[in-house]
Amino acid sequence: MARSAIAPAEAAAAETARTTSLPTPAALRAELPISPLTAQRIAAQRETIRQILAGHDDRLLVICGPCSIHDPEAARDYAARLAALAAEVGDTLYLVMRVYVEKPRTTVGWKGLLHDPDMNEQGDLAKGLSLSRELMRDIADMGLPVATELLSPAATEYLADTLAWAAIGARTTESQTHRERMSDLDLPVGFKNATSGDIQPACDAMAAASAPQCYLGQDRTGAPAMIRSAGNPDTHLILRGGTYGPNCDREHVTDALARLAAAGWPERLIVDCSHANSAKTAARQPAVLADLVARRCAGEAGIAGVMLESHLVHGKQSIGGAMTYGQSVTDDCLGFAATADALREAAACLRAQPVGVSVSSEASASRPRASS
Ligand SMILES: O=C[C@H](O)[C@H](O)COP(=O)(O)O
Ligand SMILES: C=C(OP(=O)(O)O)C(=O)O
Repeated sequence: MARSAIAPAEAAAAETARTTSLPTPAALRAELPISPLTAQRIAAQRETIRQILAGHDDRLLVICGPCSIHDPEAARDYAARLAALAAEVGDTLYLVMRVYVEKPRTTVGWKGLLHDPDMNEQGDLAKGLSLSRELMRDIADMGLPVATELLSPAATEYLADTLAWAAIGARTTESQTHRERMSDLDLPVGFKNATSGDIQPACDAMAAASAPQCYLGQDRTGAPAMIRSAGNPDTHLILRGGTYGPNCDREHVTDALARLAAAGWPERLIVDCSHANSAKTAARQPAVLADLVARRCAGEAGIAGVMLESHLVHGKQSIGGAMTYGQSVTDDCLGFAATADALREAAACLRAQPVGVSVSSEASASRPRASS
């Protein structure tokens, strides 16, 4: 039967089966509010990251945590350990936790806690949005800065007030809708180079997201709205390697910094030690990190930050059956003990370097505290 011949009742039933209403961002924010103290801390964390990216705070930004969150309890456990480590290495490293609740897929696959929290391929966005916001809020309450990849533009409003930093991933960096959405955020946003390794789409994204935009979006009630954004001045580049291999070596970093300078951007960037910079093999990440830190100590001042994929337990596992607590269900992750060793070594290397730019008082006031 032609689609136009479907009876109205059948069409209505089909539409009901196709769509499930969700709480609005405003409703979820009201149900899971951010306390005034945490909101103040998040504002300070964003400012610290801006200072690091501008080179006014000489700590190394470290965005580190699971490739994806699938078990909020394991994520809280990881956060408690990372917060303790942050206090230990906070003189040289500024630790931010990856709380990645959405996963971009090359084709298909599990799309993350926010989409399918029960990992049964049924999807439950109401539960996923609520669990995701609650987890981010709880980690922010611990004083640990929260980072995520903002994958679904419609999800941003549910989560953005919990975040200290956000990424746009390699698969969406060229997307106009993502660039528009980022232009309306008051937080630092990193754009990754394309999966091919091409950095131009990310440089273009920085320019687009830093410009004021007028775009089709939703207001906090979820209603369609024309949004006029101010433009986000805190965009930056992330090198994650690509199809033809890593781009974390001196030549690629120097070339990327020169391209940033030519476009009028500060010569500062973040390097992802994972993904194509470690051939998706977690055990390689400490060597990539050690090399970057040694080079920074030797004068490569453009390396403002690094990213690591790390979980409680080394490796990765398939979804289903008896699952290992604290192990990734997406990319291979470094275990926590090896992560802590690698970060302690990085901190020691940076401590040994002659004192450079001093930490601003505003930034030092916002250093993460383990449990206050
Ligand atoms: O970071 C995680 C993955 O690399 C990314 O989500 C792509 O995963 P996929 O190629 O397995 O779909
Ligand atoms: C998907 C990710 O990275 P990329 O966009 O670089 O593949 C990620 O960091 O989880």
